[in-house]
Amino acid sequence: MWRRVVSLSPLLSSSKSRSLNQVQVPYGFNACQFFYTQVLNSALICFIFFRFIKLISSYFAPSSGYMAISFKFWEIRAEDGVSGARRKPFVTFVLGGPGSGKGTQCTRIVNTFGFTHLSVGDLLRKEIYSDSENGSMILDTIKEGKIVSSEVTVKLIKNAIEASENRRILVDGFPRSEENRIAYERVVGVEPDIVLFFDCPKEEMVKRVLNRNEGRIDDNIDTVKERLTVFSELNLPVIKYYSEKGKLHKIDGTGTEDEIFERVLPVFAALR
Ligand SMILES: Nc1ncnc2c1ncn2[C@@H]1O[C@H](COP(=O)(O)OP(=O)(O)O)[C@@H](O)[C@H]1O
Ligand SMILES: Nc1ccn([C@@H]2O[C@H](COP(=O)(O)OP(=O)(O)O)[C@@H](O)[C@H]2O)c(=O)n1
Ligand SMILES: [Mg+2]
Repeated sequence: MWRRVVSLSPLLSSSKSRSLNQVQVPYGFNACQFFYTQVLNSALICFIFFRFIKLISSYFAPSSGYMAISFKFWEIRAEDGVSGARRKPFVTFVLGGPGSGKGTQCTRIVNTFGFTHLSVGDLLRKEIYSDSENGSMILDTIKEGKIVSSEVTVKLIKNAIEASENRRILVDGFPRSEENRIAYERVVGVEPDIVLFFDCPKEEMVKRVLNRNEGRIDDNIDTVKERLTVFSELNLPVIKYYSEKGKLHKIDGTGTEDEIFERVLPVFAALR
């Protein structure tokens, strides 16, 4: 029995057990050696198995929510590992005109699929109130309904992604222009995994913004008109770009919040 086990496992045995193999092993029960080799073999098999799983998950996890959830254990190991390497996050850009429902639907995606929500508008507004050197420039730009320089915005997004423990991230309200998009790719070095676009008629967007009631300086008719012009001129080309790349999920943004979320669900469910 002992001989059979040893001779069947030359590849899996350690050098120690191989040297044991060369020694004349008597027939009969040698409990200590048997146990020693069995434990080593089992440990090696487990090690190889988990290395294999890890290898597979590292190939698929960046583009697959399912793998990211299933191999959460490995995901944590990858982030905290000796090399300190962090696994590439799964980034979803969320686009749409002002009032199209981006923030509202992001909250639901967070609650259902465990994403972290980075609202770029909120990051910029925080800068205004944190007395940063760019505060007054950001305030003026938002008031006018224009787009803040990518240099500022991309840095805020990059820092927020790096600070997040969560590897599933929604970037809401970005990129709003080709300049935004190109700057992000240059600085962060990767494209988003998917892009959601909430398509909503202008009149509906204006109605929602004017009823938003969050005390925002840009929720007034003049700024909204400008934002809609900026959206058509600068954001639509970005949407077209992602559509041509096959990354765009266009969602009908009309109807109730529940109805819209029903249309969002399959996008993320398909990733599981
Ligand atoms: N489907 C909807 N129908 C009516 N109002 C909505 C709907 N979705 C969102 N809203 C409301 O419209 C306003 C704008 O929504 P929000 O999510 O902030 O849009 P965005 O982030 O695209 O500007 C908010 O007051 C929100 O409560
Ligand atoms: N990528 C971005 C996002 C927002 N912003 C500024 O922030 C404002 C508010 O953005 P937001 O995403 O909170 O607005 P909503 O579309 O949610 O109404 C925009 O109108 C821009 O002035 C920007 O300059 N660049
Ligand atoms: Mg918003």
